[in-house]
Amino acid sequence: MTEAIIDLKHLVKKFGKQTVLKDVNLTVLPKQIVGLIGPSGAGKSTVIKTALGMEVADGGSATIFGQVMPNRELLSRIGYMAQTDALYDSLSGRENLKFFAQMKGIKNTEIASSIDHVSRVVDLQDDLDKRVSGYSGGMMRRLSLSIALLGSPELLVLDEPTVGIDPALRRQIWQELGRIRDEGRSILITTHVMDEAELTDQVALLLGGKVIAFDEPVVLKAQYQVNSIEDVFLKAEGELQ
Ligand SMILES: Nc1ncnc2c1ncn2[C@@H]1O[C@H](COP(=O)(O)OP(=O)(O)OP(=O)(O)O)[C@@H](O)[C@H]1O
Repeated sequence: MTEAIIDLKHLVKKFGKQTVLKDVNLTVLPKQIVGLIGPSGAGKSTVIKTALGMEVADGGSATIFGQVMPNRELLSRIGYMAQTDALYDSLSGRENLKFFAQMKGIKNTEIASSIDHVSRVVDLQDDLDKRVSGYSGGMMRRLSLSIALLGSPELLVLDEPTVGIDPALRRQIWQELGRIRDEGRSILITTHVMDEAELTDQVALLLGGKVIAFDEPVVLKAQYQVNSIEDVFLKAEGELQ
């Protein structure tokens, strides 16, 4: 059996009296893009944070590369992009990238070419020497995404990476994600854009604290007898109410 890169089993997470995750099962295999979709507040970010060990689970298990997170050594193998940007405002985009490249242990001789590559993916190469405090929200998202891509991590965990990004660039970013997958790396991505969910290898639909459907987009569409993942989402949501 192929060893899972991310393996969530019967995951439970509560905040006070609110049980956000009741029983979440999800696997990300090598060379897979897995999309996590669900209504706002369903707990997508919570799934990610619990998997990464940033939140402590109240039940079940979460492993990445077969180990319980957080694990400092494993962090260098993971590119994580959070929903809120953690950037240094007073530094330029290039200085931010350089700082994170050093943190990730990228060799000094490779830093400039790495920065060049990841900034091109998000079309930020002409704005790299501006201060981040002058960036738009979309530019900050793009910089955050480029930071996650630094060092070619084996696993990318991306929480809504394309919010505020225009369609042409979104397409370019998805081409890069496809290339990353084809190289044998894995991606877990949350999105509100249903067209993007169509581009994943597997879609997990999070509703009512559980992953209620998890399969290839084409299989889910057949199962729900609809033509788009958006309709799968709407139909599943309707059935649950
Ligand atoms: N640290 C926290 N303390 C208390 N409640 C929290 C915390 N983090 C998340 N929640 C609650 O858990 C629920 C799920 O939040 P989460 O951010 O995981 O949803 P989401 O599916 O990612 O939403 P969105 O699509 O809007 O980003 C929400 O009701 C939220 O208020």
